Order: sequence, then structure tokens, then C-alpha cells
Amino acid sequence: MEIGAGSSGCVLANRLSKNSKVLLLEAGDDPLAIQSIPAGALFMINMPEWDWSYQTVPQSTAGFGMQDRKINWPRGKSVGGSSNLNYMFYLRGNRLDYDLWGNITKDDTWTFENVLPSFKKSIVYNGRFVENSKEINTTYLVYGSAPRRREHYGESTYGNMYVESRPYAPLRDEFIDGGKELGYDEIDANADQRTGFGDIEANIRNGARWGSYSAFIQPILDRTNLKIAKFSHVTKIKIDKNGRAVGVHYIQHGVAKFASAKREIILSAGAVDSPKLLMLSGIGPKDHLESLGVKVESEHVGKHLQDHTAVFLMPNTIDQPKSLYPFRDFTIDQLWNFMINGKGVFTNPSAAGAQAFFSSSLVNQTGVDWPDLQLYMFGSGHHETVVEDFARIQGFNATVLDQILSPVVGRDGFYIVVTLVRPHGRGEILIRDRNPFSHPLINPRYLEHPKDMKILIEGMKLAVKLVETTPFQKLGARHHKVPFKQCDHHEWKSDGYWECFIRHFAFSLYHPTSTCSMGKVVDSRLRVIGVNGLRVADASIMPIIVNANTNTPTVMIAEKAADFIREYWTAQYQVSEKELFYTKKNEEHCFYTSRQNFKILQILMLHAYIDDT
Ligand SMILES: Cc1cc2nc3c(=O)[nH]c(=O)nc-3n(C[C@H](O)[C@H](O)[C@H](O)COP(=O)(O)OP(=O)(O)OC[C@H]3O[C@@H](n4cnc5c(N)ncnc54)[C@H](O)[C@@H]3O)c2cc1C
Repeated sequence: MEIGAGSSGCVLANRLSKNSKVLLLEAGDDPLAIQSIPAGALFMINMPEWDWSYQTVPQSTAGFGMQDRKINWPRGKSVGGSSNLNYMFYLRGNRLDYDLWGNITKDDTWTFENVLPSFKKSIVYNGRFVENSKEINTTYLVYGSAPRRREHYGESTYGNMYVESRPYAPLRDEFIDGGKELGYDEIDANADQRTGFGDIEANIRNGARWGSYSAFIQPILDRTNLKIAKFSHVTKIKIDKNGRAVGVHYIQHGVAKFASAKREIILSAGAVDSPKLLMLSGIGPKDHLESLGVKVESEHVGKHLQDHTAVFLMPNTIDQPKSLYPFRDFTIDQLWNFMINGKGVFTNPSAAGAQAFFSSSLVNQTGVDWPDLQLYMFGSGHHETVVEDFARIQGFNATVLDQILSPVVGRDGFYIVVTLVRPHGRGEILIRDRNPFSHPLINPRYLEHPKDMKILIEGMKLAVKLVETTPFQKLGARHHKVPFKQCDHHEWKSDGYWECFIRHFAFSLYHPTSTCSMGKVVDSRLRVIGVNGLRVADASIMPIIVNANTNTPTVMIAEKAADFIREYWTAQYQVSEKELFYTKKNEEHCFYTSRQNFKILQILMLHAYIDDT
């Protein structure tokens, strides 16, 4: 039995239902078709049907430019989970991240060498390989990205998750060329992550979103042994008197139900809801759960919360119409281009297409290049509703943000997203009360640790240098000094100014992890310590956050978990390989059928649009 059909839950359902009966309980519905259009995802954020719309508690050292000092935490609520809302960046993280996991858990399963096969297993990589020299000559020039070596990606005969270069990524070439001018290498960050610049590949197929639903659930919808119970909000895991997880209580369409598990329960409700559900079930810190009754004392549940904090270098303008300007660029022609060719502005939800990793001076002191800063190019201009849009998505206080953006509204431009990818600060998640529908108390304690601020300030300075490089200057790029009353008592671009700016505008890059940390809440086989028959497999089990976007590592965790579970139960029951009834042919058939449905839907949407205009 699985709880949560998100990025990881879908992988597990696919792998386990090859030869077992699986009940997958998901609080949300199937994803909306509009989610397949990458640019459509932005409209889903903060819609309660598709997003849990969490917020942090007011932050004492961050969020000064947010409403009530709270920072938005969107989380997907549908089959596919947050992979239906996310920006689809495909990044694995650094070799040293995983070697550290191996060290912490004292289990080599988690070292980079041993997680690499699980990364390769999930994907179908439509990349540009070195040996294919013809392809390099064309694609290399078009996308300005380093060619890939096959050994890092594999042949992907087992994979379902498509990874492709983004067909549309405004200012990608300027960003990478600017980095080269500053003396940095161009790198393939998935093969050999270190300081350097490169493009960002994404979970897309022919331009359409290819999240966990499309990759792992859609192809197997006809498996009779997989039951997906949508609209099923799990409220509690039942632990019997022998300390075994035996079933779950859930509410579906207002009706309270119970399902019992024959073999085991796998919790994949994500870094917010997995610890919350453990606590609601009486598994967690004793002091916190006293009023609920503690079944299993587990001090670390909800603790060690880590996230990537990000801040925009803004406002920046260019003199040429080369950025995404929604009111100009979202046209019927572009919609057609997306539907027919899988290309154009609709293929990218965030106008992001290039990124760079850097090691701050704090890391450089150690002599090891293990980046703690990541910069993205977000090639979006300043359309007329930019302030309201950012206020809705990021939770900015519109009045505060207006000071920064109103002087440049109506102009092409870009943002450089400066991200802290190896945070020193740690937060926690607590339950608000015993009501399973109450949002938990999320306290990431952003920017409380002085080192985190120091690293971000270095990142801002680097971003300014990039704007000054020739490729950007050729477009007339300018980072503007605008009146900003909250920070104007500091000299513009001084450390004090940046600190003030960052404390106002830092936001979450939506990568919470480590709230059911491996080695503390679960063991290295992901079994909850102190309970039988219960595992956690999602972003919450990372012992330390990886220094890259978290979807791909979460999918890898699910692949590992499926292997552990299959190994264990195969040994118990001698499950025969002959039981496998799933075939690749079947999967391909499902793909084409669903693809046809998607095309029909696209045509209907187009008609609706034309009618409207
Ligand atoms: C806006 C956004 C942009 C992002 N961009 C990127 C990116 O570009 N690249 C990247 O690598 N990562 C990105 N991420 C992060 C990445 O998507 C997440 O790390 C990843 O999806 C986490 O997967 P998960 O399986 O742990 O949780 P989720 O995918 O969130 O899945 C949890 C599932 O459990 C369900 N659930 C929760 N509680 C219950 C309950 N009580 N009962 C039943 N079901 C329940 C939820 O509805 C959900 O479907 C982004 C995230 C967001 C929100």
C-alpha cells in the first residue's frame, strides 16, 4: 500500500505493480491536461484543487518583502504530485552529496557510484552524445550546450522519464557565453558537477511536460493489480499493539474509510506531509505529541528540514525583444508551434534554460570544488502584470515589490536567480493540531545562519558581473538602481545593501527535504525505525539536501526503494519472474493512445481559444 502519488509514489507504483498488488492512495485527482503544457503550470500554482498551497510561519530573518513575512510553499496535489507543478529541471546533484549520504548511513548503497545506475534506470535520454558528431555540429551551435557522454546516461531501455534539451530558453547563449568570458568552463552538470556553466535539460517529451504521471502511471493504467484511489486523504496510519503498521484511515469524498495492508505500507507524501502523517499517527517527538499520545517515540520526525533559498537579481533590462514577454509572445502561432512541433514559448514554464554552479569562498577554503551556489538565467521580461503575478506565485508583498519592478514595466529583461544549494541552516515541521486537514507549522528558519547570508551575497555580486559581460552588453543589458526605501540607507550594491535586499526578497525554490531523514527516522533501507511494515520513500528521507533541484534525486530514491522492497519480498515469497505480465509493447501502446487523446484535447482547447477571441 502506498500513500501519495507524487514524483516518487508514481515510480514505486510502476515498479511494484509489475508483480504485486498495489493500492495507491492519493489526496488529489488526475492531473489537468493543461499541466502537460509547461507554460500552463504557472496557472496551477495556488489553485487549491492542484496545490496544497502551504506557507511557512512568519520568518524572523527573511521574508521582509513578503505578505506577513510568510513564504509560499506550493506542493502538487494530484497524481504526479509536485512533478505536475514543477519547472522540470533535470539535475542529479554532486558526486560528493551522495558519498556523504553513504557516509552518514554507513551503507554504500547510497554512494554516488551506487546511485548512478538508479538515475540511469528511470530515464530515456534524448541528448546529444559526443560520438554523434553530426548532431553536435548542429545542436551544439543551436543550444550552446556541452555534448554529453553516453556512459553518464546509459541506453535507457528500462526508462520512462524523458529528458531533453529545452527547445525554448531565452538568453541561454548569452548566459553561457558570459560565463566563459569570466573564465569559467562549460560543463555537463549531470556528468561532472563542478564550478561551470551549462544548459538545463528538462523532463519534457516533444516539448510537453513529462512528469511522474506521464512517465510512470499513464503507461500502466490498464494493470488490473494497480488500484489508484484518487481523492483519498490519508488521515492516520494504524499501528497495532505489536508495533506493526497494519492499515490506514482515509477520507474519500467525505466518507471515512479504512484499508488494511497485507505486506507493507510505503509513505511517499513528500517532505511536508510524510512527517505530518507520521506525527498524526503517533510517531514523532515525545514532547510535541503528548496531547495525541505517543505510539513510537522518534525525536527526529519533522526536524532537519532543509531547502534551497533563492533570490532574484533584479531589475535588469535589455534593449532587444529577446526575452519572454507573455503579452507579446503567447500567440496563436506559438500555440500552434507547440501543438504541431513541440517547440516555442509554451514549452518552458519559467523561461529558464541555463544555469551555473559556483563554490563560494567558504567552500574554496576547503580546496574541494563542491558548489554551494547555483545561478539560473530566467529570461523573462517585465510585462504589465508582473508584480501581481510574482505576488501570487511567490507571495511577495506587491507594494514592496512594486518599487523594484514598476520602473522597468513594459520592457524586455531578465532575472538571475541566485540560489543557496548547500544551506547551513536547518528548520522543522510540526503539526498545528490533531486535525488532519490543518496545514502544518513549517519553519525553515531561512537565513538565520550567518554563513548562508555570506554565500548569497557572493552570488549576487557574481550575477552583477555576468550582466556586465560582452554577450549581455551587446543586448544593452543593464542592472538598474531603483529607489527602494527599505534598503536605501545602505550604499547600492554594498554588502549591507545586498543583505537587506536578500532578507526582503529571498524565496523558496520549493525543494524541501530531510524531515524523515535517513539514519535518524528511517534506516538505510528506508524502514521507519521502531515500526514494522512501514517505509518512507520520498524527498523527506534525504539525510542532507543535494546541491541541485530535487525531483530527479527523489525519483532515484523511489527506484532504490522499489529495489529494496522487491528484494525483501522476493526472498520472503520466492516471487517468480514469470509473474511479470507487464510488457514494453503494452507501454508503447498506452503512450500512443494517451498522446492521441492529448492531441484531441489540444485541438479542443484551440477551438475554445479562437471562439473566445
Ligand atoms: C513549483 C515547483 C517547482 C519545482 N521545480 C523543480 C524543478 O524544476 N526541478 C526539480 O528537480 N525539482 C523541482 N521542484 C521540486 C520537486 O518537484 C520535488 O522535490 C519533488 O516533486 C518531490 O517529490 P515527492 O515525491 O517527495 O513529493 P510530491 O511530488 O509532492 O508528492 C507527494 C504526493 O502525496 C500526496 N499526499 C500528501 N499528503 C497526502 C495524504 N495525507 N493522503 C494522500 N495523499 C497525500 C500529494 O497530493 C502528492 O501527490 C519543484 C517543486 C515545485 C513545487
